[in-house]
Amino acid sequence: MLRWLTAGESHGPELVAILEGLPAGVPVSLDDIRADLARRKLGYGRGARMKFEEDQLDVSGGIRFGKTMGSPVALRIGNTEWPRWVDVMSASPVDPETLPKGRGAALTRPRPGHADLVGMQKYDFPEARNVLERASARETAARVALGSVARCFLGELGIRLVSHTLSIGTVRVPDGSALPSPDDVAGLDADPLRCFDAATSALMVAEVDKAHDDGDTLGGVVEVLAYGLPPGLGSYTHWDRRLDSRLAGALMGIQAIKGVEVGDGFLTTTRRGSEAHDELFQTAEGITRSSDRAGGTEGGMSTGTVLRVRAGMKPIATIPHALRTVDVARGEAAEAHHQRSDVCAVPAAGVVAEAMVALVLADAMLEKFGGDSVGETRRNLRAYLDSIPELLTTTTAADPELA
Ligand SMILES: Cc1cc2nc3c(=O)[nH]c(=O)nc-3n(C[C@H](O)[C@H](O)[C@H](O)COP(=O)(O)O)c2cc1C
Ligand SMILES: C=C(O[C@@H]1CC(C(=O)O)=C[C@@H](OP(=O)(O)O)[C@H]1O)C(=O)O
Repeated sequence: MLRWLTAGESHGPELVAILEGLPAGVPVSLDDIRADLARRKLGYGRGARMKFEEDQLDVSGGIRFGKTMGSPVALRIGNTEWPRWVDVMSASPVDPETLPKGRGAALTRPRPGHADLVGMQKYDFPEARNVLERASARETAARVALGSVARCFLGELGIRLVSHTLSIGTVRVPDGSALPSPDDVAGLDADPLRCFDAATSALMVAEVDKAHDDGDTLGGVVEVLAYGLPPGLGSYTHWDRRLDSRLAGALMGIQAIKGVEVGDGFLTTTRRGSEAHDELFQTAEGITRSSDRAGGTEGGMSTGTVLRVRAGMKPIATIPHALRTVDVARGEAAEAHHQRSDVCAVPAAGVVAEAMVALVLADAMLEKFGGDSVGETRRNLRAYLDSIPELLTTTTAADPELA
């Protein structure tokens, strides 16, 4: 079993992340984790902070000489802005009169769509600073770092991931467009919106520019693909063992994600049964599916074809053209507070979604194959694949020729 935990505030000294349960001997390169952290900052439409935030990575434990030790992996990511927030985020009591005017001001005009108001009600805070500090998606840097380590483990077992942007606002990649493979990651990261379709990407840039000019914000949809999974991860035997349920929970756990689809998702609900599923055909290489509408799961288990999941992000709640709210210090109508924010963070959400999928898949692999060393996990995986009877063997890719 794999467990992970993060701590830290958006403007605190650092984020802390722990991953417990990974086998020993997984090669982990700190440069790869740094590269994933840098990928999370990409994307046209992100706010000012992403230009100077450096994501200073340190390892506190669990990795030695470039390999996991089997002990908990503990990572720290320093916040570059900390020196400016030392007083406002001090762990020791501070005289409120001495706090800087802007950063130290009480946030009493909660933003509709952010965690501000309910957080104040729930935790008994008179203003929203404590709420937004932890609700902020700054925390996703810690998850991306952990996801990066999980990917190192998956890579040792032949599993590779890629994510891409499917839509920004109303601009959407045409249905039936080619899917990216893990070899396309560098090209995707070089695209302003991490979109695999160049013509759509240009339209997305224009959409972000328009929202920015209007003082508005945008959401969108990202898709994560995982290649190389064996059949049989997760289980139909109980709701919380289903792989699709675990993936959906992990994706919905990302700030601002409001919908998840597996495979063709809601589109499948509009099809007749005869057009909705992936028929099976015998070939010389084994049983092949004619299509991949299901997105790589059946009965809450991986099928062994490409896993395909989507996450829909709502538009950013901190809007320059501020929304109407109530000043809770005075009980009067007001405009929601706004200092700076992203116009659109959908490309970053794609990188975070990859990390969450990697963590869930690493957990599911360990659940099925175990192993205190990665060599043991690999042997167990090989033995399982070899044990599947020839007549039940499936190919890994769908064959549209058979449709
Ligand atoms: C990568 C990423 C960046 C985000 N950036 C911002 C931002 O700059 N401003 C903002 O108000 N919300 C931003 N959000 C969304 C908020 O964190 C989120 O809306 C808030 O925590 C409330 O949670 P909810 O939307 O799930 O209800 C971002 C989310 C992600 C995933
Ligand atoms: C800091 C990050 O994202 C932040 C997420 C966020 C929010 O409300 O979720 C609000 C903004 O924070 P700030 O007000 O400090 O600029 C974003 O910059 C990050 O992704 O590293």
